[in-house]
Amino acid sequence: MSITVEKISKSFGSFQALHGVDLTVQEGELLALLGPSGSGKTSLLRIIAGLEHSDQGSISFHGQEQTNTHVSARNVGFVFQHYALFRHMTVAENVAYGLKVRPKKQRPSKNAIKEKVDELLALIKLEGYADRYPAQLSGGQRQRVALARALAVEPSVLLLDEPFGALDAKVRKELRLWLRNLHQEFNTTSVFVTHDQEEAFDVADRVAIMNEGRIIQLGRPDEVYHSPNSPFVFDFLGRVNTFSGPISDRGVEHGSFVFRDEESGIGEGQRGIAYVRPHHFTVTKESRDKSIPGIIHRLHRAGPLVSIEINRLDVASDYVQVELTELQSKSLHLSVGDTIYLYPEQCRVFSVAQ
Ligand SMILES: Nc1ncnc2c1ncn2[C@@H]1O[C@H](COP(=O)(O)OP(=O)(O)OP(=O)(O)O)[C@@H](O)[C@H]1O
Repeated sequence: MSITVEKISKSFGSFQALHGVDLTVQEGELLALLGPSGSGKTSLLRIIAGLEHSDQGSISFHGQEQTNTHVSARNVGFVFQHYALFRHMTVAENVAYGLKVRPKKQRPSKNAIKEKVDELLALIKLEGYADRYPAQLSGGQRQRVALARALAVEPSVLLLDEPFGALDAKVRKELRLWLRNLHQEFNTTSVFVTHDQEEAFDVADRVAIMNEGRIIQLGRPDEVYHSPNSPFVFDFLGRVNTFSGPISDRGVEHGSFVFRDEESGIGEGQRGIAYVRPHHFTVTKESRDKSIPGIIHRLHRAGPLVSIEINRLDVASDYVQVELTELQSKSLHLSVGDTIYLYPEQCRVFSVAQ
């Protein structure tokens, strides 16, 4: 079931939370809404669900207008950050709930419900937990039950709002992988809200990056990561060095170096900002033509990457952050105080208003 969001706007009092948002989620797709706090992710999800009304625009599922359809008639499954399991019901009763409350004519038989519950508990790897109560489960287990409960009614659309937000980092990682596998099994069109970039990129087929009530970029995780369309997306998706200056010779002039981006299309006379990720520099100990000279100020070796802070020699009090793999760093025998030369292998230039 595809989802089409057209020109959705929403204000809370005088504050406009969504500005004419357009979005299509393909049938069977898992799409992440990713953005900083307050960017409008939850508002958009709630409007898709029918839990909130938009001021303008429309929502359709598979071409069928849903804008004025009540939440209970949209056949939507939800999972929220704070496990909304019924505390007085066992795991099995929680999972069965949506089927049991159906009108008699549409309600499956007792046996069919039991079969469905068993099948879902096997899928979430909690077969032995049917008779436990939510208080007797870990946070990760409760979220798995919440997901099974949402899937039990075979929803047309599954909406997840920071479903792993309250869990610790290790459990979050496990559940991500597990959600991805579950999605492959069920193929329910799903929209997933998160402010965690790694989570969105790990799980989603496509990612919509939101800021201030608008979708700024939409694409596959690799497209969005490798070709950010704006300074906002560049900044939001991880650490980056920025260098601002006048444009000359199709690049940003900063210190002794011109940061070039053949695709930028911005011309002489303008000002620009060059964006370079820390791992997009090559580092040498021998001086090379057209490079940035610097002195290593700090080396941080925890983890698979070595993080290096370099004071530039050609621009006073300017520093650059570089990341190398442990192997690269070892083969260069780097230490604090060494003079090194940097060359940006990849760089994006955006114009700035003068
Ligand atoms: N019921 C409400 N009343 C007033 N303002 C609201 C209401 N719901 C949301 N907002 C405002 O709308 C903006 C968008 O909120 P929303 O919850 O959609 O953002 P979000 O991207 O999901 O943020 P977070 O990641 O923090 O959950 C915020 O500035 C928020 O304060």
